[in-house]
Amino acid sequence: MLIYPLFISDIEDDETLIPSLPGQCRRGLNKLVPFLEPLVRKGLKSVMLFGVPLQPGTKDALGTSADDPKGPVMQAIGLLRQRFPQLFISVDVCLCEYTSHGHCGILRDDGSLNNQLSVDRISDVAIAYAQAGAHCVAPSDMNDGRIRAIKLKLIEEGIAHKTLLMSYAAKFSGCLYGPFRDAAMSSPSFGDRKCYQLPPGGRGLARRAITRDIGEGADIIMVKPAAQYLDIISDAKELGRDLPIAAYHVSGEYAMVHAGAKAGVFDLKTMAFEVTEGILRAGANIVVSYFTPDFLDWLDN
Ligand SMILES: NCc1[nH]cc(CCC(=O)O)c1CC(=O)O
Ligand SMILES: [Zn+2]
Ligand SMILES: [Zn+2]
Repeated sequence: MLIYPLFISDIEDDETLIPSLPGQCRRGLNKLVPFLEPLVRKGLKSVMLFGVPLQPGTKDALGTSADDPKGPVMQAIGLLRQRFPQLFISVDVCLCEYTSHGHCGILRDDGSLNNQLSVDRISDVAIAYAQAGAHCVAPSDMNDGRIRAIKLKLIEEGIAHKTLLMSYAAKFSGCLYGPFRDAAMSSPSFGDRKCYQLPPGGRGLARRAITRDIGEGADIIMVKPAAQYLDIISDAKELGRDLPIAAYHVSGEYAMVHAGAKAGVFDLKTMAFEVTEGILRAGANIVVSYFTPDFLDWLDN
């Protein structure tokens, strides 16, 4: 039930700790297998890949490098499929890591998202990941209509039967993605994501987005962040009664647990269990969590 997020950079020997995301690293392809080997041995079943282009000149207005066959994510999919045949590989699909402006799509001249161009591009990227061997593609961009576009292309390419489509359906804007953006170098260069992510008070909007994405062909519905949105997880469970529900315990939530423990407010492990159990109790079947390696140890004991 746990998915472990991994940041993969385009510097092969990279292994850089991310200060705002305690204990988590950005890694190049050469460091990936040695890092994962012991975790897979301990029972790691599933990962979620995020690409981090660091080489100069790899970002542009269209996010061209997102599906570069020589890029870190495309390469990592092949490598992990080959080295860990039992590992379930999901891949985050978005453009913000690859665009020069850091937004989750292609922009018009006025700086707003061009929905049609963005959806065309993002669905092409999703298909490239699926064809490279990803078991699951997870669009996190929030452009309207991308679930339908990806599903139709998967069907057209004849790979819909072997590719899960996990929608970040209810993704709220807020201040909990900061450490992730440090890790992925994906902060927008101007403005914010409030025009395409949901406002924290928007329960009705979240329910509509969930219903819409189920209708467009999502196989898994995700709610993100998790612990402040337990009502939304429970809504997703009700609206998507026949679908697995995922919740992303995001970077800022993880960092908060670490900060609280460090300040002596509570014990790290006890809180990691308490918050994750809360997320499961609300109705999640799947939790994307930076605590996954810790749980592999803790649950063993
Ligand atoms: N669209 C990119 C993306 N995919 C997952 C996360 C956040 C994950 C986390 O904070 O751990 C983000 C950041 C964002 O939307 O700015
Ligand atoms: Zn994005
Ligand atoms: Zn994303």
